[in-house]
Amino acid sequence: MQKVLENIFPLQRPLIHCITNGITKELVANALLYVGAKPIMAEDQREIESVIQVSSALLLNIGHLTEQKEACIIKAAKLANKAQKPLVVDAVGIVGLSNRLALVQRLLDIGVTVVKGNISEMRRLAGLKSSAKGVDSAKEDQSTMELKDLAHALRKLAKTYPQTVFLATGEQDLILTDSNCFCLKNGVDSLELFTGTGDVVGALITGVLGNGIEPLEATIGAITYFNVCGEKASKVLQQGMESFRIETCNQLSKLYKENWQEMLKMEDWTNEEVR
Ligand SMILES: Nc1ncnc2c1ncn2[C@@H]1O[C@H](COP(=O)(O)OP(=O)(O)O)[C@@H](O)[C@H]1O
Ligand SMILES: Cc1ncsc1CCOP(=O)(O)O
Ligand SMILES: [Mg+2]
Repeated sequence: MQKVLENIFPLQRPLIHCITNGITKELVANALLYVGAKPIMAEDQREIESVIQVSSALLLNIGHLTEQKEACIIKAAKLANKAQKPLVVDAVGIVGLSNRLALVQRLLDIGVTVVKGNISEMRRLAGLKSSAKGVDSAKEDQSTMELKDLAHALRKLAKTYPQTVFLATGEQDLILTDSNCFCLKNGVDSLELFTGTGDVVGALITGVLGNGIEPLEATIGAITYFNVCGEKASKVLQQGMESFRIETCNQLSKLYKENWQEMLKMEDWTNEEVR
């Protein structure tokens, strides 16, 4: 797997169409630029068809919704499938909001290349209880036992949607397809402590997909690259969280010059027994 990750970054300027939330939009756009992609944030119904035609991949992040935006997201998903463009869905905030859960389920039925969320969000998608509130994960959802339950439940979902990769992020990240399950262990706790880290991961996955990399490798490569950026940035933590955020972003534009893929910490849980 390390060999595959070796040359993923920098990207070769794929145009990435982002329909995302206003809270982290600027961070997402810059993160894509830092790794060699070209973001375009466009969500007006009149223009999305033209943008999808010229883009390499589409990110749908449901962090901030209106009825109009939801209609645009559904239209964009259908158009991306018709144009055979990779499509990433970030299931932000589905734990306590049934309208958002229903939207992600509808998008899965339309066709999604990678669906992601934090562990609490992905528990909700998989039909498991979650005690999270808002858009952050609950610690209680992240024990090894709970992770194994989530892996089992997402594996079932992956069999229903064999063309989709499922990613649950947290202290440990789970990546599920209909035939594989991987547990990734890179990153640092502070990556939970500034807004937009999950959104950036979704954008990086979309950028790598837009560069023509297969979905499983794109998902593993993007989240590992981002998490190693966080590991490198932890050297400035004593200066405060804003310095950590800035340094994490600095690393996005520099890390590809190093052998970052050698830092990959990944376990194959494909044949793990589930309780
Ligand atoms: N405690 C942690 N230790 C290491 N990495 C973490 C931790 N929490 C989150 N991450 C990493 O930070 C990124 C965002 O994950 P998460 O915080 O779960 O998403 P969200 O921001 O959507 O809630 C992911 O790359 C994840 O691997
Ligand atoms: C705070 C907030 N509220 C709606 S979207 C958003 C940003 C969430 O970003 P992430 O999921 O990457 O933490
Ligand atoms: Mg998130």
